[in-house]
Amino acid sequence: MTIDLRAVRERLTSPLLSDAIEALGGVPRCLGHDVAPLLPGSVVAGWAFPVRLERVDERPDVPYRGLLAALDAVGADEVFVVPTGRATDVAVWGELLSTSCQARGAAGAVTDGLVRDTRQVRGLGFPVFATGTLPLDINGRFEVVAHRVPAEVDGVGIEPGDLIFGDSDGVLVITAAEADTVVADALAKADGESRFRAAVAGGMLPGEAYERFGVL
Ligand SMILES: O=C([O-])CC(=O)C(=O)O
Ligand SMILES: [Mg+2]
Repeated sequence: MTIDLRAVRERLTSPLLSDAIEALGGVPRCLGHDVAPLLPGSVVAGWAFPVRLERVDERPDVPYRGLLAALDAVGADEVFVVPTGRATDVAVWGELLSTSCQARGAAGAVTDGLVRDTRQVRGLGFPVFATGTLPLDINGRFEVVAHRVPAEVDGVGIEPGDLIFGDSDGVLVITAAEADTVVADALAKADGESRFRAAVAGGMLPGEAYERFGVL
């Protein structure tokens, strides 16, 4: 099966995916609960494009070199992942980065750190997930030293090409190997939940609906 990301964005939620992973005997791999969408209600779904950051304590002679190389390289349906080790002294994302990614068809950006230009980013409708905001620029604080490389965010290992799914309930990382099955099962659970929802809204007792449709 090839994953239809549009269907994933429209029909799935992080709880549906989490339940599908657990039903398969897996352990959902979730970023910290405070990694949240800048624009409430936005959804990110796409293939992980993690970068690696290194701390610097002064402005380099050539600013933004690795960051610009990563922005040039990101592709359609990729999710730009910025692991900061929970840095709270710098914004690692903003409006121009969002515009660059959006123009290249990227699916969104996810970081355990902070972002800026929030009003403009919200206006773009580009899904950005972060833990907070700060006006301070990345230049002179972090350098991007590699892109499309394995990363770790909040103890969750992320390989390039893993499926990243985030919504207002949280951000999940699903390995490329398990993504097909998990998405298919989550879509099936979405159908079951629709039947449960319609039945109880129409007056069926929840106990009977659970017996019939087997989901909650
Ligand atoms: O310059 C940065 O690192 C972030 C920023 O302000 C933007 O993307 O507009
Ligand atoms: Mg800016």
